[in-house]
Amino acid sequence: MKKALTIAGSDCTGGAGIQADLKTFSAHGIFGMSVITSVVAENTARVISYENISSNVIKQQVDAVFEDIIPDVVKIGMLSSIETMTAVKESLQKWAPTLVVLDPVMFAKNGNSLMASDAIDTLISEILPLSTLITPNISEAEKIAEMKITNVNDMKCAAKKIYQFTEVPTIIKGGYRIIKVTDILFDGNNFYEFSGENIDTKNTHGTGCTFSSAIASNLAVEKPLEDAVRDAKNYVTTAIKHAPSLGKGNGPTHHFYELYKNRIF
Ligand SMILES: Nc1ncnc2c1ncn2[C@@H]1O[C@H](COP(=O)(O)OP(=O)(O)OP(=O)(O)O)[C@@H](O)[C@H]1O
Ligand SMILES: Cc1ncc(CO)c(N)n1
Repeated sequence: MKKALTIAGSDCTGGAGIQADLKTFSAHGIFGMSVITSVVAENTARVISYENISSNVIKQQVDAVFEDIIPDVVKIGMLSSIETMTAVKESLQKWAPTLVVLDPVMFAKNGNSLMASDAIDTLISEILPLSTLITPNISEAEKIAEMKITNVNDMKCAAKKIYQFTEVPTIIKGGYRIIKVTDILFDGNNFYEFSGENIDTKNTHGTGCTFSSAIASNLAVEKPLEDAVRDAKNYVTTAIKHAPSLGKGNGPTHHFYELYKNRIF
């Protein structure tokens, strides 16, 4: 059985963060493990507060995982402070995982901030270069590439710009934003466009976490990058389409639709 580790924040309502990551790994038949960076009191409508786990405990969690069960892939989500990023950087340098999918989480779907504004430079200089794939949404890509994105050409330009200073393939998620559901991957040589069905729904809490964990799961079973992204895109589209409609805001998706679609409850 392949193994995946998520290093991310905890969403107590279960739709995003480590909870979404672990559900996604499980739905792909991957053994999931988690290092919690921050405990977030959040729901589908708002972020109430969050508290970061200390650098020591983050590093010890990573040590505990790697000295015992070496993951085939690492997925990184919420890193909210410079201290957290430094701890994760040191852990990555110590254990040198071969596959690292980085979702540079800055905001929740409802717009609440999950990353301190002074941490962006550290994210760019210390964490991005240690990744094998970066998965920003439009607003995250705008901040990292320092440019405005209003169309697919801008997405391509930003993905290339991020590649130029990191040498890391980047997929920019169009999401529900200006470009609807077109995601653009630049792998250093070519652009790949992934378009999916545009689902008219507010149930998109944790779609970014789900998408990046699905890519990580597919990379863990050695799918080539383009196939890993295409299959992840299909997975997240299905999860959004069959969302259980929970909560008062942007509800969570259905991570296990394919597994349970024929089951009569
Ligand atoms: N309404 C939708 N219909 C179909 N696909 C969608 C929709 N919204 C998002 N997606 C897809 O979900 C994936 C995740 O993109 P999204 O832009 O939502 O990430 P995100 O903003 O990082 O999410 P979050 O921060 O809530 O975890 C992308 O492949 C995107 O195209
Ligand atoms: C813990 C956590 N990570 C990531 C996101 C982004 O979806 C969220 N809402 N919560």
